[in-house]
Amino acid sequence: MADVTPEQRLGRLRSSIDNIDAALVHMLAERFRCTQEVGILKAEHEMPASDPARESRQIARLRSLAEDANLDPEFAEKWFNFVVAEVIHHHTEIAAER
Ligand SMILES: O=C(O)C(=O)C[C@]1(C(=O)O)C=C[C@@H](O)C=C1
Repeated sequence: MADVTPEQRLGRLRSSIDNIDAALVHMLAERFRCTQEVGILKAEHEMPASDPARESRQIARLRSLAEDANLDPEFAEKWFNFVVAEVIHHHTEIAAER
């Protein structure tokens, strides 16, 4: 790789980062599409917006996956809680609109 300049290496790495960011956006959009349906189902059947027991199981699973993948489990949990807070906000709005 002696003929590759630092600028070229940076450009290649940034290109991969851009692909990964695009994949993350698409995966998040898909997740929110699913949770939108969950929100409608829950509102239709007067089920609570949040399910703390389910969240505990998800967090335990994600922390274990993060450890195996060499990702900080604290970060994985923070990311999950951030996403779920938004989902619960959406669920609450859907229920209020009915
Ligand atoms: O599985 C559910 O019951 C959901 O509403 C989805 C979800 C999630 O985003 O994963 C969100 C809120 C709940 O507290 C648990 C999980």
